[in-house]
Amino acid sequence: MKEKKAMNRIKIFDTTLRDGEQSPGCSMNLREKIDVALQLERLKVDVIEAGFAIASLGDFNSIREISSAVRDVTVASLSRAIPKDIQTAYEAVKIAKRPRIHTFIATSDIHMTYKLKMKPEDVLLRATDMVKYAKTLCEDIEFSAEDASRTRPEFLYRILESVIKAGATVVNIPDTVGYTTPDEFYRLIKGIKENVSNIHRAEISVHCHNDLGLAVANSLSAISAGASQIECTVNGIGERAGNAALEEIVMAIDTRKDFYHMTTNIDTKQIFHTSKLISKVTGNRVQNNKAIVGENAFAHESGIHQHGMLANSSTYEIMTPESVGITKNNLVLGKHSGRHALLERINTLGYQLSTEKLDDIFTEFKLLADKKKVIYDRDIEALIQEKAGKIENAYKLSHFVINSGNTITATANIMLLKNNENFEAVSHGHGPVDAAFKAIESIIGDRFELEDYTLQSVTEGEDALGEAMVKIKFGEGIWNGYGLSTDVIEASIEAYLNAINKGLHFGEDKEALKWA
Ligand SMILES: CC(=O)SCCNC(=O)CCNC(=O)[C@H](O)C(C)(C)COP(=O)(O)OP(=O)(O)OC[C@H]1O[C@@H](n2cnc3c(N)ncnc32)[C@H](O)[C@@H]1OP(=O)(O)O
Ligand SMILES: CC(C)C(=O)C(=O)O
Repeated sequence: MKEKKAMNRIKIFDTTLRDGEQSPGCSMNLREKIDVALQLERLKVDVIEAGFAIASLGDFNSIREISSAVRDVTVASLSRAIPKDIQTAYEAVKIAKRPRIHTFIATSDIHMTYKLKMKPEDVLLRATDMVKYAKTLCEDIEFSAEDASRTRPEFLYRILESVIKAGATVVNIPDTVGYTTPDEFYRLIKGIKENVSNIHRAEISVHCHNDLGLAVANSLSAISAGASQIECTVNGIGERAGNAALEEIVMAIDTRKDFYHMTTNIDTKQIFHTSKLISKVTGNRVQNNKAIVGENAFAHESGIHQHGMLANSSTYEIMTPESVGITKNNLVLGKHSGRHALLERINTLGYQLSTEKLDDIFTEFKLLADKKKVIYDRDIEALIQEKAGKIENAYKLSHFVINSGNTITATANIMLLKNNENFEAVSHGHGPVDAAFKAIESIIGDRFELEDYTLQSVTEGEDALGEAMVKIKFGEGIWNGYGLSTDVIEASIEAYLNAINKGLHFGEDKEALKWA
C-alpha cells in the first residue's frame, strides 16, 4: 500500500496593513483598516501585522482598535530594535487575545555600515537585548533580520541563535530587496536549519519582496526547505514592487498538495472578496492577468480552449473559480427581487450585514434596479462597498447639468448639499469631467491635487455600472475616492466628492493626532 505523507501546516502572516500600506498611495483610514482586519479574520489568516505602532498616533490607534476587534487571530505590531518602539508596539497589541511584538534590525553589511552605522557585534548585542526586553512584556516575540538574504550566513546563524536564546518564538528571514532566487533561498533556509543549534525552539518565517518577480517562488522554495510561516499581502501590494501575494501562495500550496504535502488554514472561498476589498480601500486595481484574482484569471477566449473547457473544465483550469470565491450567478436579481434573495446573494458573496445595513443596501438596490435590467454580483458588491465608504456630514451631490460636445467648451453646473445647505457653481473645463471637478473646487476650494483618475465599467451590458476612482493629495495625505453610477460623469463626480470628504473628515483628525 502507498504510504500517505502527513501534511505540514503553513502559517499565513498577513502584512497587508503594514508592509502593504507602505506602497505609495495605499494608505488606509481607521475604519478601512478595521474592515480589512475583520475580513482577514474571515479569510482565516494566522497573524495580522496591523501596523508599525511608533510610526504615528493614527497607526497606534488602528493597531489597538484592530486588537480589540478581532477574536482568535494573532495581532502583531512591527517595531525597530529600540525600547521605545517595543514598548509602544506592546501597548498597541496588548489587548489582543494573542499579541505579538515583531522587532527587527538589519544584519547585512550594506545596511549595518551605511544605514545603521553600527558594528556587527553591536547589532548582535542590540538584537539580543531587545528580544530579551520584549520578552519581559509579551510571550510571543518575532525577530526579523532585515536584509537577511544579503547577510553573511555565518553572522545570520549567530544572531538567530542568540535571539532564540533570548526568547524569540519566531525568526523571520526577509528578502528585503527581492534579491534572492529560489535555489539560493532554499539553501539559505536549509543552512539555518543545519547551523543554528536551537532553531527547533522557534518557527522559521520568510518575508519576500517582488523586485525580480520572484517573491512567491522564493517563499515556496523556503517552505520546501523547512520554513513554516509565510509573510505576504493581499494582491501582493507592498513596498516598491510589492510582497509575495497571499492568494498566489495559498492557491499554489492548495492546488499542488500532491507536490508540497502542505496546507494552510485559509478559507480560500474568501480570497476573491478580500482582494476586491483591498483594491477598493487602497484604490489600487489588480491587473487583468493577475494570477487567481485578475479579471482574466478564469476567462477562456480562444476556440481550442473553449472547446476543451466545454468537454471538461480540468483541461484548462487547474482550480475552479468557485474555490477562490468567484461565484456563478444562478439567481437573477432585478427590480422584482426582495430582501431574501438579496441577502442570500450578499451572504454568498462573503459579506455579513446588519439588518440596518441590509435595509440601506436594499433601498439603493431598488433604485439601481429601476435603472438596470439585471443586477450582477459586481453591482451588489459595488453598492456594499460604496455604502461602506460613506461619511456623514459630507458634501453630497444634489444635481448636475453638463453641456459638452466637440465644438463647444464643456460646462458643468453643479449643486452640492451639506447639512441642508445648497452650494452651486458653474465652471468650464477641458472636458465634462474636468468642468465638473472645477465646479466642485469652486464650491469647496482649490485645495486638492488630483493625483490619479480612472474609469471602468464594472458590470456587463449596455446599462453597465461605471466605476470611477480618484486619488487626491490633500495636506500630507492621499485619499482615494470611489463612485458608481450608470452615468460615468456622475460616477466621476461621486468619486471626487468621496475623496474630498474623506480628506476633509479624516485629514483634519490626522493633523490633530500628529505623533509628538
Ligand atoms: C524593511 C521595512 O519595511 S522596515 C519598515 C519600514 N517602514 C517604515 O519606516 C514606516 C514607518 N516609519 C516611520 O514612521 C519613521 O521612519 C519612524 C517614526 C519609525 C522613525 O522616524 P525618525 O525617527 O524620523 O527616523 P528616520 O525614519 O528618519 O530614520 C530611521 C532611524 O532609525 C534607525 N533604524 C532603522 N532601522 C532600525 C532598527 N531596526 N532598529 C533600530 N534602529 C533602526 C536608523 O538608523 C535611523 O536612526 P537615526 O535617526 O539615529 O539616524
Ligand atoms: C521588517 C521586515 C520584516 C521587512 O519588512 C523587510 O525586511 O522587508
